[in-house]
Amino acid sequence: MSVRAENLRWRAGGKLIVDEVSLSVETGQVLGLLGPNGSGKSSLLRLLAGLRRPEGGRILLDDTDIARLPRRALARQVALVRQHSATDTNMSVREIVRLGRTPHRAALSGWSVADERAVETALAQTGMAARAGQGWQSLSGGERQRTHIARALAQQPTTMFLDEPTNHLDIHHQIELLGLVRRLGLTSIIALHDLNHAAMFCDRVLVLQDGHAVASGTPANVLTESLLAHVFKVACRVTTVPGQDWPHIVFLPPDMARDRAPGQVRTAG
Ligand SMILES: Nc1ncnc2c1ncn2[C@@H]1O[C@H](COP(=O)(O)OP(=O)(O)OP(=O)(O)O)[C@@H](O)[C@H]1O
Repeated sequence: MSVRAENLRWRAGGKLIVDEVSLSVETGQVLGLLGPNGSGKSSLLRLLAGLRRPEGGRILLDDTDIARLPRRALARQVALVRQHSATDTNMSVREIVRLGRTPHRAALSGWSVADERAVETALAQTGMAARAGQGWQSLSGGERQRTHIARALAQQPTTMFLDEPTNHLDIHHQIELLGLVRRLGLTSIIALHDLNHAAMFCDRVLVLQDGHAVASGTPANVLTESLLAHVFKVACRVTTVPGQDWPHIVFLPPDMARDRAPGQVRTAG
C-alpha cells in the first residue's frame, strides 16, 4: 500500500510543528525520516498514523484519504511503533503482543488459529519467543522495544510507522531490526537518528528541519557533507565502500573540521 501526504500542517502551543510537509512512499519501500531533535519527526508520524488530525493537508493510503477511513479499518492497515511507549501493567510479553490482534477481531469472536499464528510469528521474528511468558516489568529496555515491535507485527499491517525503533537496542539488534523491516516488504516510514543506518536500510530519506521538509531523495543524493553541516551542524566526510551502493558518513570532531580546506566539502547533487 502506498502512502502519500500532501501539504501536512499541524500546530501545537500556537506554533507550527509540521509545516506544509509532503511525502510519498511507494508500496513496499522504506522511507527514513531524519532531522535534528525537535524537528517534527514524531509529530509527523502521529499525523500519518491517524492519531492526530492535521490542520491542513491530507494523507492517502493508496488513493484513500485516511480521514474517511473508520478507525478500525485504519488500524488493520497501519501500525505505529511509538517512542517511549510504556505500560504500568505487568502483562506478559505474549499478552502484550496479543493486543496487536485487536483490530482483526470481531466483538464476540474467540481467539482463532490465525490470531495465534500471527502472535507466534511476530514473537519469533523479533527474537522474543523465548521470553513470551516473562512479565513486562522485568524486561530490559531493548526487550521492551522488541515487544512493542512484535505487537505491531502481530497486527499484520500493510504499512508500518516506526519512531526511533532502534532506541535501547544493542548493535546486533539494531541491524537485525532494520534488516527485518526491509525483509518484511511492508511500506515503512522510520524515524532514525543514525544516518549510516538510514543510508544502509532506507530506499529514500526525507530530512526535516524546524517542521519543514528540506531534502528528500535517495540516501546518496541527500546525505551530503553540505546538507549534514547545514541541518545537523556536524562536519563529516561522506565516502563509499567498494561493493556497497550507499554512502558512509564518517563524522569529524569540531577541531578537525576547522582545519579542513574549504574545497573538501562535497555539495548536494
Ligand atoms: N503537544 C505539543 N504541544 C506543544 N509543543 C509540542 C507538542 N508536541 C510536540 N511539540 C513540539 O514540537 C517540536 C517537534 O517535536 P517532535 O517530538 O515531533 O520532534 P522530533 O523530531 O520527533 O524530536 P526528537 O528527535 O527529539 O524525538 C518540539 O519542539 C516539541 O517540543
